[in-house]
Amino acid sequence: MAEDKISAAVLDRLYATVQARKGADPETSYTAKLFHRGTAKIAQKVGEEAVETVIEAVRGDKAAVASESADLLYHLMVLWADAGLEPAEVWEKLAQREGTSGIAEKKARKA
Ligand SMILES: N=c1c2ncn([C@@H]3O[C@H](COP(=O)(O)OP(=O)(O)OP(=O)(O)O)[C@@H](O)[C@H]3O)c2ncn1[C@@H]1O[C@H](COP(=O)(O)O)[C@@H](O)[C@H]1O
Repeated sequence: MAEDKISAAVLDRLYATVQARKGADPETSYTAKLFHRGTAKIAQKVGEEAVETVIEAVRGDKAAVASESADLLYHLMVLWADAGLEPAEVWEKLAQREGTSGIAEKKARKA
């Protein structure tokens, strides 16, 4: 689907930008500032943005959910880059799960 391709392209471009900010000036780049502050700070930001996203979902504010989700995805990309994880490795996990029901997968884990 064309829409899927556009979405994936945005994330891949964002990841490339995030990677390119490694070693940039923390005074002029927020991403570089996060890398400079380290893994624990990056992880904390991902947690904060996740909480803000779920709060807006419970409030039922769709526009705010979109905005907080964008913040969450950006910070998750920074976490992946900090961990040395390429988006393709995550896309591969999702692709492997295609067609497997979450219910069936959980049952198989318990067996
Ligand atoms: N997508 C984003 C993006 N989403 C959110 N943010 C920033 O994330 C920050 C979140 O705000 P908060 O108030 O939660 O954070 P804070 O108060 O600064 O941090 P703490 O006090 O919590 O430590 C804001 O400064 C936002 O501008 C982003 N910053 C950058 N990007 C992308 O990254 C690219 C590179 O940005 P720079 O690294 O700044 O050049 C940009 O062109 C964008 O494409």
